[in-house]
Amino acid sequence: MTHILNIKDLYKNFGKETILKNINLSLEKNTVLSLLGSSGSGKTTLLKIIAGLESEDKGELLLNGKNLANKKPQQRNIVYLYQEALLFPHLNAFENIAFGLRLKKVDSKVIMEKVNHMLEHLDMARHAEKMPNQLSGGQRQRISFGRAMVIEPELLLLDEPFGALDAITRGKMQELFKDLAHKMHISALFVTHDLKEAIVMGDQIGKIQKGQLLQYATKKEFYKDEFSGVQKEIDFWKQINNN
Ligand SMILES: Nc1ncnc2c1ncn2[C@@H]1O[C@H](COP(=O)(O)OP(=O)(O)OP(=O)(O)O)[C@@H](O)[C@H]1O
Repeated sequence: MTHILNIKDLYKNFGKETILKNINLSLEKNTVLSLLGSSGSGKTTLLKIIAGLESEDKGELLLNGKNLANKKPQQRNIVYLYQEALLFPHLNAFENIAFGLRLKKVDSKVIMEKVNHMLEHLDMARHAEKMPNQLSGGQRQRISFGRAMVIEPELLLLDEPFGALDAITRGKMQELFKDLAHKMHISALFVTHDLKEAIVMGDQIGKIQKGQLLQYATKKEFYKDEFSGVQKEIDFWKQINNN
């Protein structure tokens, strides 16, 4: 089995507080792992450690079999995308998406094609010329999502990326992500508080609780765990149906 990401025996403390302990994780290629966990459980800390924005106290991280130790964030080919991700204020929507491709010195014709394609996907083509301060919050979020996806990173770390969107836009973004993840063979960790979103987005599901990570073998295993709340949800709808 080919793993894009392997984490072995990872620990992280902040002062006297143990945030993560004995974390082991394997993510197969072309797979999305949804990560659940209550507020403050360490989800963001784990993503930041993988991205190289925070350092681990102990443990090993391998991307495609290669050790990430001492690799700077920009050398990791990993993109970390969070809810309030900032766009470059002096670049319009098109150029914000194009930014990573320009850095990589991709041919300008190819950039044109890729960015226009992405803008279409995001339903943002007619806003391509707008500067970030002329876009709505949801539109900015879509552009930063496009900026992350267009460079086809080896691993995408998504930290509540659709959290601030209304239900309809959120649903559309979930579909778009699933579609692009499939087409572009994306591997991703997807942090969310939303049970349904975790189920829809993830090929697999994991949870962080008391500093430890549990990766469910199958989604069914997850549904069986009382933590998931799935049974409660089913009971709720059954009860409504019976009234
Ligand atoms: N730089 C820091 N210094 C000290 N403590 C920190 C730091 N960053 C995070 N923490 C603490 O680590 C714990 C985990 O935080 P983290 O942001 O990883 O949680 P989370 O699971 O992403 O939460 P949420 O769902 O609320 O976003 C929290 O108790 C937080 O206060």
